[in-house]
Amino acid sequence: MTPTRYIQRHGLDVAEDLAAFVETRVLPGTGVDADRFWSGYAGLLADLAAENRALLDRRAELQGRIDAWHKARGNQPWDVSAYRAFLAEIGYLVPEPAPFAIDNGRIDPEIAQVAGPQLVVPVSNARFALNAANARWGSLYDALYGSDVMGPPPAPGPIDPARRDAVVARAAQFLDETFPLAGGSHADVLAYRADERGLTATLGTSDVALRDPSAFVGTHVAGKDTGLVLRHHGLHVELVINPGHPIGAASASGLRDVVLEAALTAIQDCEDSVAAVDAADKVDVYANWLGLMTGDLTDSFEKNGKPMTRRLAPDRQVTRPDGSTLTLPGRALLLVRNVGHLMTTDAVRLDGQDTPEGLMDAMVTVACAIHDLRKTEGPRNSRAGAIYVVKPKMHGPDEAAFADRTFTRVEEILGLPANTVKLGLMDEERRTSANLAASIHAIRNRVFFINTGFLDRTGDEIHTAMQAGAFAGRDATRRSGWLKAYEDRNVLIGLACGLRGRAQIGKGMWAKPDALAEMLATKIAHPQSGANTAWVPSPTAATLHALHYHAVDVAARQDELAGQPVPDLDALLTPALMGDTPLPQDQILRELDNSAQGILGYVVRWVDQGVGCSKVPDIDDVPLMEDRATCRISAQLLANWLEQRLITRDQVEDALRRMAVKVDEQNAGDPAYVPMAPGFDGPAFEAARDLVLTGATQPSGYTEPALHARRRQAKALRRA
Ligand SMILES: CC(=O)SCCNC(=O)CCNC(=O)[C@H](O)C(C)(C)COP(=O)(O)OP(=O)(O)OC[C@H]1O[C@@H](n2cnc3c(N)ncnc32)[C@H](O)[C@@H]1OP(=O)(O)O
Ligand SMILES: O=CC(=O)O
Ligand SMILES: [Mg+2]
Repeated sequence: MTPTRYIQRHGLDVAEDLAAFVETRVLPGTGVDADRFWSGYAGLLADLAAENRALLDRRAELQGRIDAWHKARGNQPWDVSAYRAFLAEIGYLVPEPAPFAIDNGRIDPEIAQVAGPQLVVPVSNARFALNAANARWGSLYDALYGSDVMGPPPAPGPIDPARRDAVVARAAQFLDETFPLAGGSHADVLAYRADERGLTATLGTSDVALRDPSAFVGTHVAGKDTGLVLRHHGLHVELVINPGHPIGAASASGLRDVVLEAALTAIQDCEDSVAAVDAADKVDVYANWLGLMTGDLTDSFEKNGKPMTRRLAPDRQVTRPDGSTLTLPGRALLLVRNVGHLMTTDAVRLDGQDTPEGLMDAMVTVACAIHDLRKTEGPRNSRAGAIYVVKPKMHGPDEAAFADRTFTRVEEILGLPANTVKLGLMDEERRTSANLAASIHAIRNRVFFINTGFLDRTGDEIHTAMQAGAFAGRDATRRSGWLKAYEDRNVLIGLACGLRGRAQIGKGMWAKPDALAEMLATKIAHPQSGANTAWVPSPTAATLHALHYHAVDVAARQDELAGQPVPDLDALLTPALMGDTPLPQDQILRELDNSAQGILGYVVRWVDQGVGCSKVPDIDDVPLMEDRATCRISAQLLANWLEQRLITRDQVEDALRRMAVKVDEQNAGDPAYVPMAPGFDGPAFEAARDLVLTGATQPSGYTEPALHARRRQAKALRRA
């Protein structure tokens, strides 16, 4: 790793790359000069860095007391009342605030009004980041044809006519369900016609209108395509007519595609899906976010043997039946996920000490977004003039209040009106879930979402109860009562705090990126639960998940749920322990191998190649999305089993070595890959060992400290 060179700015030691990036690329055009930026940043650190540290100390103190409580109780039966009383006594549980409604100012409709998918993407990957922004619109034909929804994914090569016909029939079924004709089926339409009276379909010898004629919005012409734009539940759908196109030619109506408004919002992630460990990495991450905010980001690459350049998609101009023009956004509304309060960075140092990375993210990502707010021409990201920051891994209301104060300061420094920055609260640590209303209250003037990040939440579940006993395995932990209580409480508390019509109540990630038939069958549960958004890992998944928001009227569902009693804390606070029915030994060993494989498969790309999110096969060869949160779960489960003597250190070491051989085999086709076997002594393998063997004592069971240290080591080794 190149040693960081620093320059002085208002008492701060700032990495040269970062200073140059901020001063030459971020600030010009924002109305903020370098003096103001760095002096403000220095003041922010002087006032808030110690407070940040104190919040982390408080986490450690509470965890220490919880560990001691469990140890002192030994084998006594689980007593949730005693546990609750103890948590209240130590200040882990705080009093509920009096009833209140959030007041978050101007919010874009993609968040406040329309329910739809939320795509997440590592912002470090420009090709993916641009693709995510453009995933606002997705081809239903492509999503059905290319995924496993219509059977095993197709082999590359010419179109299979039988599969094509099945796709066309499935899309027609969606149209019949969503935009029924006054008579007949979309499958039998011979021609569609749009004029000043609306949309008509010809079936046989008669013309029929839509059953709800007001669903027709207008016409969008692009090249040889004529798009007939419809709207349902606030989401647009375009019937793309082009009889000259090979697919259009195969259908009497010339329908060549059904394009769905899909990723209404996309989170550009600086956190768990990226590997950014030093100033150079952080600048790369910030540069892509800056390009998305200026609108200039491009990426050139080769795809299917052809060079291509990807850039942000333009808006869509739709001509209404009365001749007026409607502009529909071409891109997802972009949100940026900052890192949490835990890590420090050496990119900015104060008094010889590293400083909180979250404070750097706050300053730099918000400064980048000023470019969007100041645009006078071209497409804007936020038409409401807001900047959307997702804040992860906060533990309870004090930490949320700290984030609120941080962004107030950032707004003052950068000359932004108060509460320009909106905050997305990841409900993914147990202290936040257990004090959710108070946490929302702490950011009530800027909260734009609450989201159940159930992956981190599962990791924190295990870590918090590390000394309570052995957890009942991965699936059992997910199936148990705490998870349902957590998910239900999140929706009902969100509704009680007035999020309906003002903010998102979001659900978590679909973590099997290739199992989209299963996603289509099951993820409808998210809108049915009253959530107006849920996470998807890819544009294809976004397009398919969009179908769920046509099938479910989320606003009506929220009306039904509002006022229902919130499940009480007992279920939330009862950990999924094995108790008197231990898992059979063969299952324990299988879970050990599975977790070891997942950790190694993820970590080896993180540490050796700097890839923060990967598709890694599990022990049954099902590809899973692995990021730092899923890695946290695997590491915490094994750490818990080690701590509770269900498995031994030798068994862990043995599993890691055997699975490293398997992971090496899985990556054999990657020329950049460095095998872990037979030495088992490289930084990637050591990172996996660290994660498991020190998992019980890592702060909140987070993976960041071990991963960052080993990635920095790998970079230094490469340089040496
Ligand atoms: C717990 C949490 O915090 S969850 C949030 C963090 N997780 C994420 O952000 C998941 C994001 N998803 C991803 O990173 C990827 O989809 C992975 C790693 C899961 C799979 O990646 P790959 O194996 O490369 O995907 P695959 O080969 O199937 O598809 C690649 C294509 O899909 C696109 N793609 C895949 N994921 C995304 C995405 N999230 N956004 C935009 N485009 C994407 C790529 O651009 C590429 O298309 P292109 O060739 O036209 O550029
Ligand atoms: O960030 C999301 C999660 O599930 O963790
Ligand atoms: Mg998370």
